[in-house]
Amino acid sequence: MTVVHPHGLSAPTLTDAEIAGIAASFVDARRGATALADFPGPLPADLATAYAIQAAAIAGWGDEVAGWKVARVPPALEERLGAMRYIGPVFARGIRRFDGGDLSFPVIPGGFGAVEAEFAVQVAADAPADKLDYSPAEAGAFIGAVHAAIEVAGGPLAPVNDLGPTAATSVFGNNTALIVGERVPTDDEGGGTAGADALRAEVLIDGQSVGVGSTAKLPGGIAAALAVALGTAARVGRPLKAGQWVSTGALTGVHAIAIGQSARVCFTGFAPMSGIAVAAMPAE
Ligand SMILES: C=C/C=C(\O)C(=O)O
Repeated sequence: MTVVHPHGLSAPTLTDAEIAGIAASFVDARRGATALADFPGPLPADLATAYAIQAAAIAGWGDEVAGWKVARVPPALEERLGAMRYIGPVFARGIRRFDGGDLSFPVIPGGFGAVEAEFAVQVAADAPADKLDYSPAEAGAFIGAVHAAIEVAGGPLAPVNDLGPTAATSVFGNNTALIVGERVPTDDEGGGTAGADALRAEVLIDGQSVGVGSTAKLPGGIAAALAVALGTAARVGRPLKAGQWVSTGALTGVHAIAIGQSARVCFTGFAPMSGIAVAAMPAE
C-alpha cells in the first residue's frame, strides 16, 4: 500500500510500514464487510499520523472522493490533538440522494454503525491547493447550497468511539455513507446559512427520540465546519472541488444503530427521512 506524508501536516510518528499495514487492514475489512475487534496496529497518538493512514487507505480503496465528513474532537482531547474537528472521506459510491422512499443504512456486522442528522454543503467552487487555512467568513464563499442530510457513520472498527479521534480519522474518518436530503431555502439561493440555522433536527431510533438539536451544536456554525474541511483537505493534498459535499457535523449527537433497527431523521418542515440498518455487503 502506498504511503504518502500529507505535505500540510507534521511528519507521522509511525513508520511507513506500520501506516501501510494499518491502512491495508482497514481496506480489507471494509471490502469484505468484516469487523475488526481492535485497532490493527499501534494507535496513532496524533492526527497527522491518522491522516497519513487515512490517505493510504483512500488510495487503496479505489473510489472517487466526492466529499468529506467533518466531526468533532471531544472537548477534553482538543488541546492534546490541537484540533476541534477532524475530517474523513465520503466516497462517490457512498453518496445517495433522498427521494422520499425508504432508506437503508449499511452497518458492518460486529463493527460500528450510527446515524447523524447533519447539514451537507455543496461546494460552490474549486479551492486553491496552496491555501491551508480558512476563516469561517472565507469558507462562506464556498457554500453553494445547504441540504438536510444524514451521515451514516461507522465502519469495521468496533471500538472506534472508545479509541477516539485518531482511530476514527484513520479508519476512513468513521464514515460509511452520506444521504443528501432536501435543499434548505435561503433568501438569495446562494451561500447563506440563516435558513439552516433556523431549523431543528430530531433523530428517532425504533420510534424513540434519541436527540434534538440544531446548528447551535456546531461550534462556529456551518461555515466554521466547512473552513476545517477546506483547510484540512488541502493539507492532505485533496483540495475541495466544486460540486463535492461536506457534511458539517452531528446536530443531535452520534446515534448508534444496530442491524434491524429503524431510524427516522426529521428536520422542521421537511419530509422525514426514514430507513432500516442493514448488514453491509462485501464490496465487488
Ligand atoms: C462518529 C462520527 C462523529 C461525527 O460525525 C461528528 O462528531 O459529527
